[in-house]
Amino acid sequence: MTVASNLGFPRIGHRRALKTALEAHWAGKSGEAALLREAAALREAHWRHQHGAGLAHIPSGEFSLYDHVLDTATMLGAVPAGYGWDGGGPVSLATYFALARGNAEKPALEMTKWFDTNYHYLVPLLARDQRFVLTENRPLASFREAASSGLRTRPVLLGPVSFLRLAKTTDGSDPLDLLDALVPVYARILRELAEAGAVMVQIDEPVLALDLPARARDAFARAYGALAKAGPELLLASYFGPIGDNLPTVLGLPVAGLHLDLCRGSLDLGPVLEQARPDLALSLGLVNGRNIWRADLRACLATAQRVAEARDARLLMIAPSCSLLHVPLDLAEETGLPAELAGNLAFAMQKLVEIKLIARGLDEGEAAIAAALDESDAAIAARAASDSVHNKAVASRLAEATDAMTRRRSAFPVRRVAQRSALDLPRFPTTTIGSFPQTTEVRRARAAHAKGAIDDAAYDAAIETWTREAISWQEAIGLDVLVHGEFERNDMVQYFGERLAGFAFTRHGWVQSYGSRCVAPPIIWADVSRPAPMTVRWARFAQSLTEKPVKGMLTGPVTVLQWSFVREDIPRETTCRQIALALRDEVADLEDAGIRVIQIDEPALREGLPLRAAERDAYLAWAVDCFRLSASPVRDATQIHTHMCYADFEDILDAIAALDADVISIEATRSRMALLEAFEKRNYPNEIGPGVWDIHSPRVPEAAEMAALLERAAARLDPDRLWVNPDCGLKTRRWDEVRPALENMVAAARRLRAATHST
Ligand SMILES: Nc1nc2c(c(=O)[nH]1)N[C@@H](CNc1ccc(C(=O)N[C@@H](CCC(=O)N[C@@H](CCC(=O)N[C@@H](CCC(=O)O)C(=O)O)C(=O)O)C(=O)O)cc1)CN2
Ligand code: MET
Ligand SMILES: [Zn+2]
Repeated sequence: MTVASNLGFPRIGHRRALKTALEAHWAGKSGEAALLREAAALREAHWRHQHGAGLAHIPSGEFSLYDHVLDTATMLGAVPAGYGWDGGGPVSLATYFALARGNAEKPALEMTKWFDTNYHYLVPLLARDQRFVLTENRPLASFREAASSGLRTRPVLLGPVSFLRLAKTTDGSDPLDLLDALVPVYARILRELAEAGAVMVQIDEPVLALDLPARARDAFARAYGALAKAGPELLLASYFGPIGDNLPTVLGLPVAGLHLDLCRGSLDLGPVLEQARPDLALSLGLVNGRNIWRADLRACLATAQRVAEARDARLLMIAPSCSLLHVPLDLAEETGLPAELAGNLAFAMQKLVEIKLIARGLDEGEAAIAAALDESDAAIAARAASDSVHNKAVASRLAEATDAMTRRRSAFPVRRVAQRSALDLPRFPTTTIGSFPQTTEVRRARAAHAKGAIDDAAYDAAIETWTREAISWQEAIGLDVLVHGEFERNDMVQYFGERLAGFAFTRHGWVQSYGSRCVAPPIIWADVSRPAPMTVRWARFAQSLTEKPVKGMLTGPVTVLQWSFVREDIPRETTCRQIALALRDEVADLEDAGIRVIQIDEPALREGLPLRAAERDAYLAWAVDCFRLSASPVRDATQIHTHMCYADFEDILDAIAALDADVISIEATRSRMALLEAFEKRNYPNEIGPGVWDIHSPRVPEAAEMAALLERAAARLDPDRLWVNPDCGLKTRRWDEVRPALENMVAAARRLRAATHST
């Protein structure tokens, strides 16, 4: 029988139960036992759902209290000194959370994007002579836990090559040097799983979707040569893109099975059918784990049938393309979606049903699932023909967009002169990135407003109060370019999604971003346009309170695209251009409303970069073009800012320069300004605000620290082009951190002004 299977289930739980449990624990309101009980209850519920959906291979061990890469690191004893681990037994929960979130003595491990998703993992930090020990066989514990509930599961492990490729070493040496030390620990994990009765173990190696050096390919051969002997059958899973040129390596490995992402990596199927050993089991990732559209069941079944004809049909599995971590839990929770859209969607729970249907169709023939196939056909046909999806006005506006619309009126040096006289800023101007703390009070008001418990007038009055307080406080401490604080926004993308035509939004469509932090990505389902101004009301209000410039605050087109669920019937580029044109109108309206500085955030520009180098230039070309399309309608004297964070930017510096923003603020604190070397080398032409406060940590930096960072920056870059700001927005911080930190930041800027004088 064809195996209906899953690679990973969302962890956050119904209505973000895990978030609630974690945050209660961190706040000291519940102990470890309560947290662990809640986590176990979630796992059990998730296994039961999957069992109930008829899946034969149910994953275990992929659940995590914070992040699965951190789980792997702590399981392997890859715990740097100073976090309270004795080097022997299991890693305590306190140590685990200290690694994830930092504590009084130590900063958190670095956090970065999981491939091209909006999920963030903690980067394992390894010593050059790192020793690995099995602190606790986590997948085994999970496998047994499921077994005690009467459920047989398929354990999941992050593979050794991916683990090392995603890690960093303290001295910059290649983590792959540690492979031989690591493999024996993996072998033991697998042996113990086999002894406990695990038949097949899923071992994830998503780095196979990347360009790999020969050294990494050799590492696969070495590692899997040893691991294949450990006991259980190995299902090697790759996802997020084609395995492509890594296929010869993969097909030479002595593994029992191979999972293919047939949504993003469908190109692999032909070569695999031609070249794979006949006894290699194949897991067909047909149901998209990265998007929320319902599967085209007929097309999925046809692909499965094609494989079944070419291969031993007993060795086939039907699966999602990747773990379902990246989609919301349950469409049934959503009652407010447009009816014609809801029929086209599938969240994690619905995807399980699709997987089972495809497997059944393969085993029992089309007739057995005829009704489901008809329903799928009808939904797809209805969408293709829908008048709500296609908007002629949007199409013609896009067709008429010219190259000239992507250019400012004058070059930067000319604009700079105009902006200096218009804005009258001191040297080392100070500013913040946009948001101020989203306090419980702010969120409660929004929740009450959404429920109808308070009316528009009461909600607006509350936002006005917070904005007024924020403006007068910023004036009082002496910031130069102010922000309104973003109190009216739930999330920087969701907020715009809720105001643009072509978007739908969910009530409970949460997806984990990191730890307990979640996002509810809007769904772009139709052509995008802007029915009315989106931010002008609050920008105008804030500007009316002060003589100082208040920044208009927008999320850029690429970031809106990247952090939404996107259409698959038109290219991403086209959707991005539609968003860009809508934002262009917003930029023009802000300028008309008297806003002199407009920030267009693009923190996800780097995240959208294709995983394979060969596709990057094409992406960057349209991404830059879209930003410029949004940013360019304004006069020379109107200053355009952009902001980026959460990524390494070295490899896209040319594109960053090509944005031609007048000012860029960028995360730089953790790297101690190292990033600026790259800006210096490339002679980055415009103004820069390298962050001087790591806002991911509750620590309040001293003025002297920030001044020292600024001096480092001033040594690299023209001091006349430097701005002073935090690394990112302050929505996740508390006011009792923000107040002293920003006062210190202003003091740091003043010190630098006093110490240097204009040349
Ligand atoms: N989309 C997106 N991606 C991003 C970022 C980002 O800002 N946005 N930043 C980077 C890091 N990722 C982050 C992701 C999420 C959050 C974050 O703070 N998320 C919030 C939710 C944000 C939100 O939409 N909040 C809503 C809903 C708030 C809420 O939970 N309301 C309660 C009720 C509140 C109460 O009564 O107290 C409910 O509905 O149950 C609002 O403010 O309105 C959270 O998990 O806590 C921060 C950083 C990279 N990716
Ligand atoms: N303007 C946004 C903020 O301050 C930028 C955040 S980038 C993740 O929250
Ligand atoms: Zn940011």
